Amino acid sequence: MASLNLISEYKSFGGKLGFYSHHSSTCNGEMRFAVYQPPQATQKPVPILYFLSGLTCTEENFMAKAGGVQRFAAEYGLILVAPDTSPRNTGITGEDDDWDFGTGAGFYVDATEEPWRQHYQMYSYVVQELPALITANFPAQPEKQGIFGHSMGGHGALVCAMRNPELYKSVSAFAPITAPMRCPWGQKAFSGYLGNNQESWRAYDASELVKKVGYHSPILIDQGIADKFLAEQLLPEVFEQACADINQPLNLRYQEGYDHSYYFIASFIEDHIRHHAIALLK
Ligand SMILES: N[C@@H](CCC(=O)N[C@@H](CS)C(=O)NCC(=O)O)C(=O)O
Repeated sequence: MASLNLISEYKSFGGKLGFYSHHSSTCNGEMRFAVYQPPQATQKPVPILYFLSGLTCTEENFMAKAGGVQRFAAEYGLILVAPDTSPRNTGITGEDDDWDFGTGAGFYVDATEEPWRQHYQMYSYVVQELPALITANFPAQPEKQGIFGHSMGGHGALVCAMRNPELYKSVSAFAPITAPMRCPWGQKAFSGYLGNNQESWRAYDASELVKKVGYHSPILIDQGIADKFLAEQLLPEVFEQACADINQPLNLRYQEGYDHSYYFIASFIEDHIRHHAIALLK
């Protein structure tokens, strides 16, 4: 397995926050991620909680802007892992042209279309390569993983968890894109990465997936009512209906006055960490 390159490291709430780069065989180039190791990890292996960020983000946004999330990871004894949102500097023509496609917008899918498929394999990266790296390099309990995310990353978390219920004991999301096949962001990304055959899109659409496979545990979602992307892009009501159709337990909380920003995430991060800790520390 390729070695990790430590870019920077900070002590935080008694634990350690590190930023890393490595050669990814899945994405065929350099990838970056951040890892917070709680103080407990110096004594014993601990559970792992993955956070997938939204459009335009890097591996840093969550660690810097989620309201001191390290405090709660330290309290419960969880490793936090935040990958970047796409490959970068791949040399693909046009990769930096749009903020909602290409760089910073990998959508957590395995691209099948040229020219993206050589590098944009974010689904396999998040589900397979990254967890293998974390287990090999950090005091982690690989059988205890949870996953959550924001917006595009909320979509990614729901999809990764529902497609791999044995790998993820818990899932939650902030303002997720819940029905990407029906919204402009999702349609643009899926046609670019997956092509025009919409049958191949279903495996990456939370509202389609949940009807097919469900999930073994209650799903927690927080959604701000003042989020400017709510009505056109996020469509939580579609996911809510799909969950209701199959009796999937869903705790969808509409939060009055909150927008799409990290100030919203920071306001409810403690509840999400607790949601995962309950499942992971059993
Ligand atoms: N660039 C977009 C907004 C992109 C956006 O809101 N990104 C969210 C995720 S979907 C985010 O977390 N941005 C980074 C940040 O706030 O730190 C716009 O102009 O409307």
